[in-house]
Amino acid sequence: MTNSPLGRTLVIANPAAGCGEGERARVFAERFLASFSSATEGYEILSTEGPGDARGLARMAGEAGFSSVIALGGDGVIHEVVNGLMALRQSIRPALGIIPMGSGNDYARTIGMAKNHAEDALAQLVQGQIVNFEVGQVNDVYFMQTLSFGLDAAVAIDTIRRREKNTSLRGESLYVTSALKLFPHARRGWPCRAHIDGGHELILPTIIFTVQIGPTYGGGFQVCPAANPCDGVFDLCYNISRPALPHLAALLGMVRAGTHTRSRVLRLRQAKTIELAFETPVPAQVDGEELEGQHFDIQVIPQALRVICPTPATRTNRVTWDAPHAKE
Ligand SMILES: Nc1ncnc2c1ncn2[C@@H]1O[C@H](COP(=O)(O)OP(=O)(O)OP(=O)(O)O)[C@@H](O)[C@H]1O
Repeated sequence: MTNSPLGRTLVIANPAAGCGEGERARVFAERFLASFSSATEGYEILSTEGPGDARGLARMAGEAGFSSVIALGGDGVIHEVVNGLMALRQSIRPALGIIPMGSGNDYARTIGMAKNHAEDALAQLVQGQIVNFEVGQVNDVYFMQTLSFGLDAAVAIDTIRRREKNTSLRGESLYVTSALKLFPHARRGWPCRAHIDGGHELILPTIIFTVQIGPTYGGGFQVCPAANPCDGVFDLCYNISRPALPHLAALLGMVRAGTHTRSRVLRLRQAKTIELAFETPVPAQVDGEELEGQHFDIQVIPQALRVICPTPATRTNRVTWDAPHAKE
């Protein structure tokens, strides 16, 4: 355990994540860190009490000199922690670790972390390596995994609302039933004017417009299968024509497996900056959280965040990125 990259560590735990599994994971993390004193150079564990807390705690961790912050919970709490860390200047920004305990866990897939298994995730962290990952910015919000507009965002928002109503559906089945419900509303799309990397204006009949740092969204849908979080560019997937509804339904199934990439309806490309101006307010999600607006300025911030990742030997799934870019 002596090579642990954690240093002085603050764990920010969402006890409500994963339908309450977050609290069990917090208790386990407390026992684990108490038993393995060489894993950290001192630690604290704080629980969130509601939305927004994790952001403030992460910011406070940088100001208090912590070397790493571990977000324990789903992509929502990781998103909040990333926004707190990005509010700090880079010289005092702690490294980010995650103990993924959500229902989607897309950032865990990007990194190769164990999902909903605190013991395995902690073992990966203490043997981990630090890698510089990019962060996205849309208007004044930072994101670490996904930003999307249109049908897929409407589906993500619908799944959040249905989960808040205590539906027993989780993960993929929740996503698919929301998608089927919302398909008919997507017929017209959300037309927009787009400038990508400062290029000429595109008029798009947007049904989906996705900006990815890692490959997946929606709990494993491989919308940009090759997206690499270390390459300094976003991966985009957007429609350039309007498919008939049956074709749209088929595309959704193909996105699940990442086999949509040759569709003539879609365009996949990379970019560093994007400006989108929609004719009307558009459903939008950022890391699974709802985002409001009609005009969006989006940019990638390369190597913004030091992320504690599993080593190749301990990764839970294949990843799209290569060797570490930096280690401290
Ligand atoms: N103590 C708390 N009680 C209730 N909600 C909380 C609490 N702390 C944070 N939250 C909010 O819960 C939301 C969801 O949290 P999180 O993403 O961690 O779990 P999840 O929803 O189970 O996972 P996923 O995002 O992968 O679906 C976040 O938006 C967060 O602001």
